[in-house]
Amino acid sequence: MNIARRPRVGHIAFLNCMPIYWGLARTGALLELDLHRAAPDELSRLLVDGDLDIGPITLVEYLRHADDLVLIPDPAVAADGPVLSVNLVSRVPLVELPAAPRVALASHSRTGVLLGRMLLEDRYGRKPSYTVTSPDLASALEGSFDGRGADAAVLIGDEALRVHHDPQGHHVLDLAAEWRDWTGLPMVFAVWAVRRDYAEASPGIVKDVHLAFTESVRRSREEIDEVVASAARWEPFEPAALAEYFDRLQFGLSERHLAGLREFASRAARYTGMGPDPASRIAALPEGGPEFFAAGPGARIRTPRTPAKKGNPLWPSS
Ligand SMILES: C=C(O[C@@H]1C=C(C(=O)O)C=C[C@H]1O)C(=O)O
Repeated sequence: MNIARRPRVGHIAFLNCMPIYWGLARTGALLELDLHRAAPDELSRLLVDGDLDIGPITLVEYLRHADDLVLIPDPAVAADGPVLSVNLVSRVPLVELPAAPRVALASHSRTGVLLGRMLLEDRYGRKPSYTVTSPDLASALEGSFDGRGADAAVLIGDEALRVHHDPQGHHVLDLAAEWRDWTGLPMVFAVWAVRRDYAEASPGIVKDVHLAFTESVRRSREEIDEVVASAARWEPFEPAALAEYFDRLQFGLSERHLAGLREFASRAARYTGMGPDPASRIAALPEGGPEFFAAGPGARIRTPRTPAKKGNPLWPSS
């Protein structure tokens, strides 16, 4: 009897990942994977606990567990400027926020919410109090803080994109744009990681999965009008809005993205209280980190692909 099992691979249940997975169905690679679709916090936990082998992990959780993981250079979820879907949403403009605002943090976010904290505390000199809430606008702004409500909320994913397009009188600050203004660098929200033990036991499978994703993103780039049409059929966004969104998102790690990732990591090391464990800290990345998957002698995937010169620089060139 054949006891081989398919690699267990995560899939973030957000629109931003659609171009990453679209091509897997086109090429047939989808049938080779045991795909698990969930919110990013759940997928990060499954990978860290060893219940997934490969997949997306929010940057903060990767940094916390870098000892057990190695990265593949694409895909990734990043933006060099506005991302449209990681937002600080407030009742009044940022400059009018009180010195000690009440800020609600979406429960399924780890990286966007830490970015929001960094900006509020270190860039804008606020001393917020925080609470973790359900990741929708109404729960975050109205239902939080024992029903008193929040001054502002950090939202991510489809809900944040929805608020970007329909703010209903709220003020919306794009946190990836803020990060770029502040540091001059792109923001990396999620990376694709492999459990170190799995990479050592099954390097050939990891190589295949990496190639399948690279090919998938390439196909999506070629067939972007179809990706947009398919998403627009089921999602509450106009095709033009989706096309703009997929154009802003970046799906690979260039040297510039790694510089952004390292800058975020060094700033993040000063913070505690990420995720469910209030005492948790982010260790500094080791010198030369992050560490990339090595498929074996002579096949090290160490150097990230340089982004394509023409067109959208975020789609990895092949
Ligand atoms: C750009 C985004 O990045 C996401 C942000 C995450 C976080 O804040 O922890 C996790 C996964 C990413 O997909 C988004 O969700 O809009």
